Amino acid sequence: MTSFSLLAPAKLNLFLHINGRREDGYHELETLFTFLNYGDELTFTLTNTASIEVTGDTQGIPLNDNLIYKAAILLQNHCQISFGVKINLIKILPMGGGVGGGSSDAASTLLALNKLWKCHLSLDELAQLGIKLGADVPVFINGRSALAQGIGEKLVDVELEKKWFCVVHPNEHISTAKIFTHPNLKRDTPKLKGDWQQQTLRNDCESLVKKLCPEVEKTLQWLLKYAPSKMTGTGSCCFAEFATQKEAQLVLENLPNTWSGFIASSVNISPAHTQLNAIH
Ligand SMILES: C[C@](O)(CO)[C@H](O)COP(=O)(O)OP(=O)(O)OC[C@H]1O[C@@H](n2ccc(N)nc2=O)[C@H](O)[C@@H]1O
Ligand SMILES: Nc1ncnc2c1ncn2[C@@H]1O[C@H](COP(=O)(O)OP(=O)(O)OP(=O)(O)O)[C@@H](O)[C@H]1O
Repeated sequence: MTSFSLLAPAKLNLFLHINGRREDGYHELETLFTFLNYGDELTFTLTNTASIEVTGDTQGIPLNDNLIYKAAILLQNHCQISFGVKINLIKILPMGGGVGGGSSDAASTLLALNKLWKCHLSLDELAQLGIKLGADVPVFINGRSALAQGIGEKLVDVELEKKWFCVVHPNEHISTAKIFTHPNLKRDTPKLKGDWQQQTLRNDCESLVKKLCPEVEKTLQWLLKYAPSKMTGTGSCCFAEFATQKEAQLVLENLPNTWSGFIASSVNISPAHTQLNAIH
């Protein structure tokens, strides 16, 4: 196979506790990741020269900053590959929305090129490369819904019940770095003891982001009319969970037109992995 497409799925942080700040500035977290059957679409085509070309919806992301390009260069150098690739991006996920679009693009690129270039790296090796690009990349490489610790890279796979989510983007871009460097961020939640399913779980970034970005507060309040609402990651997207597609769809149909949103079901295995395993 010299050309194929992969989804770069969205993630949701079903809860996000911040336990402390490390000397390097990164934060110790406990978070529950689920994947959605919804995301960006990337098409990879093998080329015989060593060049790496990224086309499609790349507006606003300079090539050297594009996590797709960075992932490809990282793997090419690591494995000393003399082939190249053309990568086309169809961007579906909101940027700076907390659904991990950039990290997922990077992870799908590493997974795809590992196959296309026949690098034969294990998922652990790919995750070790991936973390150089972002704390969220390893969970997308691992490809299983997971409880994460450390900076988000120590993963324990979990099986979650399938749910439908209505995800609302309040059309605000929130910088993850801005939230994590803010003096008022809550950073002192004790580590979970015992079964996480029996405990009160929340997103520790939520109260700060609501103050900094009133649209997020409004979104959470609006969703609350239908079901308990939460923010994902450092925002700005907020979500509510439903048992059926129909219930989620009804909420989306009532969405105020100043915001955008989508519905999607959760999956325990990342769609990128399911697609990759079907390619021979
Ligand atoms: C908030 C989450 O989305 C939760 O899943 C992630 O922890 C963020 O993951 P990410 O966007 O891949 O993060 P990176 O690109 O590595 O870092 C973005 C910014 O967030 C800070 N950051 C990130 C992860 C973490 N555990 N502690 C942090 O303080 C970094 O210092 C950096 O300033
Ligand atoms: N391929 C890419 N797709 C999206 N963003 C990218 C990409 N490459 C680099 N970036 C940069 O990364 C920033 C964060 O993007 P992303 O969409 O991953 O945010 P996010 O969903 O809030 O992530 P997270 O939840 O992991 O913090 C963007 O503002 C953009 O400058």
